Amino acid sequence: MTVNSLTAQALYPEPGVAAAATDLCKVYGSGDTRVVALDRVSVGFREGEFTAIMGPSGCGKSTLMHCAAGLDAATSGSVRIGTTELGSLDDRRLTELRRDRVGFIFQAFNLLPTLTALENITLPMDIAGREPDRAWLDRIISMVGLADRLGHRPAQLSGGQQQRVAVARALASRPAIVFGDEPTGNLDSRAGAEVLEFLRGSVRELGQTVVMVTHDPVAASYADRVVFLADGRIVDEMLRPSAEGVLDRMRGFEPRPRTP
Ligand SMILES: Nc1ncnc2c1ncn2[C@@H]1O[C@H](COP(=O)(O)OP(=O)(O)OP(=O)(O)O)[C@@H](O)[C@H]1O
Repeated sequence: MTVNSLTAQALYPEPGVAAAATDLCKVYGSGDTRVVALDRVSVGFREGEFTAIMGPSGCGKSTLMHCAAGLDAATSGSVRIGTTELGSLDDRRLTELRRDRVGFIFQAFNLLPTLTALENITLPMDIAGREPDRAWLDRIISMVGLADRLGHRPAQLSGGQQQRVAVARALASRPAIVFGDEPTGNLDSRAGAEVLEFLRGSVRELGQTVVMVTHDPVAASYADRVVFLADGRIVDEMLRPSAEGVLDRMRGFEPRPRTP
């Protein structure tokens, strides 16, 4: 699929698209300090697909993810999650949508140290006053491979195990889409591979939709598709990526000064 058909898909959303951004612009500051972080970005994320977002430092990856996840407001353009247009929501409804329909995984695992692994996994649902779906939770826990560690606190787990707990927490409420901001950035390659296997398994076996920002071509190679950003624009995409192919494409990005 080309960048153009991706754009068309975002403009004319079809069923089966978990989230889409259309003509998204994000401008920070004004005058001399004005930065166009996103410049008319249109992109769709299909249900049951694992997408990696890559590009040089400062190209707008985190900004795109934060706007697409409803964590930050765009300057113009629109974002929808499922059939819900985020711009139509007041703050309370936006908070509810993020809580109920979006999962987040951050570079720092952000687990609560006083809670066990299981309590951390179910915490968002406990706060929301929702009963976890036991069968779903059991599937996630068996996939995450931590059944014998559920009573452990984060300090008693390795970094990779902690991040797997954080991924299980993101998946537990059966969100429409899971966003990861460099989820393996703090892990060595072996622990990172375990987390990526689990993420990919959640897509293959559970039909989860995952979007991940990463700098690492090996991490990107676990995705079904890589979207490349440069200077706030989508410049390319790659399906069924290999680490070597992604690395080659990344080498093609020459650092250029940003024009306001
Ligand atoms: N709060 C902000 N205020 C002003 N400029 C910002 C702000 N946040 C980001 N920017 C600028 O917007 C541009 C895009 O930033 P963003 O963090 O989205 O890039 P990135 O691709 O995620 O970078 P990295 O890979 O280094 O994390 C950069 O030029 C950055 O300096």
